[in-house]
Amino acid sequence: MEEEAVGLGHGDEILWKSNIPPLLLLLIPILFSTIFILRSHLKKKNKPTFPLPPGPWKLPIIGNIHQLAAFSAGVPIHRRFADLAEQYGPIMHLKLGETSNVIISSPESAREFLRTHDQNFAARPYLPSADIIFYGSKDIAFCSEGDYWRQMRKILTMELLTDKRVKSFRPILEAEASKLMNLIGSEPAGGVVNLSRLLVSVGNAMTSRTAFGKIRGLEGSFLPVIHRILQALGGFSVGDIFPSNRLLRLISGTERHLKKLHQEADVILQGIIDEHVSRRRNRETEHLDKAVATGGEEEEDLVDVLLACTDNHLEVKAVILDIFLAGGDTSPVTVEWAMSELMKNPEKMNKVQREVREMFDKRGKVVDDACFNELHYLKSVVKETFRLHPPVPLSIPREGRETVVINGCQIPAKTRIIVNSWAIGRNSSHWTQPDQFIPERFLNSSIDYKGNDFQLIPFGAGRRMCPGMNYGIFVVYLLLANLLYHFDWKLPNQIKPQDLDMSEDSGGTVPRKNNLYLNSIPYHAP
Ligand code: HEM
Repeated sequence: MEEEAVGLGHGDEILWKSNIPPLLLLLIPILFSTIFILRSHLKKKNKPTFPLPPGPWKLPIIGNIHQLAAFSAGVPIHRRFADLAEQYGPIMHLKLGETSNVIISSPESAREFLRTHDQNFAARPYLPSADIIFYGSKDIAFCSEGDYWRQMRKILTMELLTDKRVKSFRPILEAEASKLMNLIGSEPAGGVVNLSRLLVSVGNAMTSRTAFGKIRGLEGSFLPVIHRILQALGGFSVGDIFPSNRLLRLISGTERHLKKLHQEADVILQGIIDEHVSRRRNRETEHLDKAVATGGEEEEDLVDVLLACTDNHLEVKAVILDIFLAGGDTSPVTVEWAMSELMKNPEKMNKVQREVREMFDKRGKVVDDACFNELHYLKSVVKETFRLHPPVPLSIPREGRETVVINGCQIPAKTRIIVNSWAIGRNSSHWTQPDQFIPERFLNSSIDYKGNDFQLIPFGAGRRMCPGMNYGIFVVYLLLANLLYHFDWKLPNQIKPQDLDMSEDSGGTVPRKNNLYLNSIPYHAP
């Protein structure tokens, strides 16, 4: 066979002169394509096909929505998922609108998804509602996995929420905790306080001060918007389960509502950034002199730190929204549940108060955070509260990048993965008397909530695990230790402990359905 290049044509084109007949030349690609198609067909035939995970029967278009809606009137969605998982298993498939979802309800399956296949499931699905609120998913919690997420998460973990930074916020957090104790202490002895409301407001004050520093007046403007955004993002909105159908979002009014909320938040956040930028400029001018005089560092808030990391104001605003939405009420809600369980179980209340009081009575009658680590029973109370009442019972959904087979089931690419940490915490194969509040179960156990023990994962696990854990947990200990040290608590109106209502609300973060009202009797006046 003889072939020769005969020269260069137009541009870089090379013309070949060949002795092979033209018909044969045409047949070669056809032959190759046929072999390729046959081979892939045979491969598919030989490859075992795996079913989707089991799940309830589905209706066209809406899938399983009717099973959730019809039976769940008044039942929080994590409980409804847990009921269905009893029937269909810990890896359960649900079609919600046009989205395919897998609900994880056991420690073993959580380990498979969040550890063995963590990389594959590290992405977040596209949620139109989060996209509108977070400047095109420019935040950390809802942006998909990739360079942007890696870079922003690094800023959060290496700059914003390090142990050192959390320590630097301690005076602010302690001051807010003291203010709360003084407020409760100013009630006449035995006065009834709405502890739920007070906890939410101290949580917001703590987040505002660590994020924005000394900017005042946000309680009246920003926090109500945050509250409305939380309500709009919690649960499964029509827009998010039919993400490709914009018409539905328009007709249902959800898009207009979310855009309005986004604009309200944006105006306030931009104002805060402008103020920080101008303060920074002034500080830089002043600093030249000050630095020489003091050689000291100035107190920075989270917006300062973010502005030093990026000039992109959209990114700063999206991350600040994350901090408020993901971190604002999770700690207060944990304390609210811990106090509720302790009120329901007076002997546990006595035990934990004894421990806390013995410790701080010796330490000048002040709650000193340096000893939190030595309060073993308090730590067990917090773990037991996370087990029974994880504040975020359904994790933020993840999305599979590639199709994988887990436990003999096929999990197609793009499936949304939702981990039900509430069901996992009450799994009867791992916990004895799973519905009872028994902090003692943690006293001689190494099980922790840090993402390695899959039977207790209130902060998630794997690459998308909560980066705010250190901050969140510090706030929980600080508030709980103060409440337990400074006051004795009684249920009002002669409610008996066993009759205390423990109904849960619904939403992304799940607090009590009804506020917790308690009588406070000072033990050691704050
Ligand atoms: C008791 C307190 C808290 C609890 C129980 C909690 C729980 C969670 C959970 C369950 C997730 C989802 C993890 C996953 O997808 O596997 C999460 C994510 C997240 N949390 Fe928290 N959180 C708390 C406090 C905080 C605080 C204080 C902040 C910030 C100051 C924060 C910021 C975030 C962010 C940014 C994400 C998204 C991480 C990512 O997608 O890479 N959280 N949190």
